[in-house]
Amino acid sequence: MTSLFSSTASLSSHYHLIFTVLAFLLSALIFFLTQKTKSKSHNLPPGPPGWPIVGNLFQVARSGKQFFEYVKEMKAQYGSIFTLKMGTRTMIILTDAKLVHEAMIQKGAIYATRPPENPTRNIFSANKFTVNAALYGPVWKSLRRNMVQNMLSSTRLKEFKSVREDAMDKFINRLKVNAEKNNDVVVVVRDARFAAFSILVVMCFGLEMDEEKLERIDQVMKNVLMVLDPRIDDYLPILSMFFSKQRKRALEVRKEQIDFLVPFIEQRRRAIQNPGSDQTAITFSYLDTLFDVKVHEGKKSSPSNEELVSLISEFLNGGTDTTATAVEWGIAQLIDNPEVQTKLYQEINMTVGDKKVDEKDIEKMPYLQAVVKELLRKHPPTHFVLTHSVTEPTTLGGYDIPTETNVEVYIAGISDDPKLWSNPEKFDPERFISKGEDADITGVKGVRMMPFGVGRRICPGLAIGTLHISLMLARMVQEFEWTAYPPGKKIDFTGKLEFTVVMKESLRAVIKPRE
Ligand code: HEM
Repeated sequence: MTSLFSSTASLSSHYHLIFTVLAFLLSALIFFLTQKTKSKSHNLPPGPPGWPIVGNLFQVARSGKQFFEYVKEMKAQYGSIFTLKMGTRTMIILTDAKLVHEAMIQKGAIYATRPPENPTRNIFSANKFTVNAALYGPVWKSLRRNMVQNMLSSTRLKEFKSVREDAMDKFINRLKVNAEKNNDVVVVVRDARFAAFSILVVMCFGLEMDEEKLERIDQVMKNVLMVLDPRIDDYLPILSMFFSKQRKRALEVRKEQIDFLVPFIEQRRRAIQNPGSDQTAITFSYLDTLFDVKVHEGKKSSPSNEELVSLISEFLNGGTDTTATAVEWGIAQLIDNPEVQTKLYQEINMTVGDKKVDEKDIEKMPYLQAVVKELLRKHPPTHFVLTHSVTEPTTLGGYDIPTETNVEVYIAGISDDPKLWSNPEKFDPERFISKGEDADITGVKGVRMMPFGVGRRICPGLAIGTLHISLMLARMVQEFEWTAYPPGKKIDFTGKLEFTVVMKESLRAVIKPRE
């Protein structure tokens, strides 16, 4: 499921009616028209029987369940691999660690591409000129190599240490100010989101920005995510004639995104052409690596401004909601398990004493690392990897996997699998310390949990994402004691699909400064 950069999963409820009526009429018509040209049949994995043309769209939309809940139910019925026909798209869903290892690691190159996308998403990815959207091939290789080596390598990450420190101080201050205004209550995901975002903005543009500018950029990004929300015509392109208003809106938002971001790109360009001329400029940024990134032979020129907008937007989007979501679930668990919070606080105290937690301290805090790992196991921010597709027809588990089908990996169904984990429902960081359970998060040696995906398309932000989550949690627990709001309330751990799977009820918590 394209859950990170565009969640095709949620079919918003107000579409149900129009969808039901139109789909019914059209399906009958098209079914008869297409009988003669029916494509050769494949031995696809089993799945719930669906209607002609619309396939299982009805069942999913009318189940009243969120897509990830629906898939969980189907997993119980169909097991490790099954098919959902979503209109013209065929989704093959993998829910089993061994099959995922076979596909994404052993046959990694075959499963490393992306399926065709709808026109709106192609506009925002500058025609697949981003790491996440590019097909498996030279463009993807060049862009990914640039991001990983020139921006996210461990040496590069160290260069942005002061950016993180500054953002963490501001984050703690923001929590204090918001708590003062609201009777000691804070909305965790909101402030965590802003902190993650503000680090990534500085890394992208290489420019220090005030809160007002950050908020504006954030708003533009949110507008983008909104128009990328799934629509019925993604699955039934024949209905696209009913969505001209939405297409127009998408073009407006793209223009707004370009008009708003290009001036920052130009400012950075000027700053590196005239060193010392811009007081807000820092020494290095993602843009610097992109201005003259060497992309495959077919493309001679440097990326256009539109392409740069798409590339920096994916960097900002990829690491903002994912990180904030993890922090929200993490704090919820620390409130629900006060003994874990106390133990974490004790470890922080013993390791750093009166100083502020520094990122170097994280290596010396095994319990913090276990807490972070356990929260990524129990609450992977996205329940699916981005949609994969195969470069050539292949087979898996005895079934055909044709090209252009959507191959989805159900991350959450792996890390809560009782065959792989003891007591998977329990939030228990100790499992990684005294109880001898472990997991290679890259999946190379075997898949047991995969919050960042595995294989060739594994998230390039794995290290920085984990660092941000660890730093935020450590500073939050060092500065404050976290309890439920209203006091004594049992936390509701139901998830809700937005861009990531967030808490259905955004976590509000009471914070008390530590003595
Ligand atoms: C907790 C934080 C994060 C989580 C849980 C996360 C998760 C994921 C997942 C599940 C995928 C899909 C992998 C696949 O398609 O198989 C992905 C891909 C990606 N992520 Fe992240 N991510 C996080 C942070 C970041 C950050 C900080 C960045 C950038 C700075 C980033 C950039 C990307 C990109 C560019 C891709 C596409 C990779 C490709 O297609 O080759 N992510 N991420």
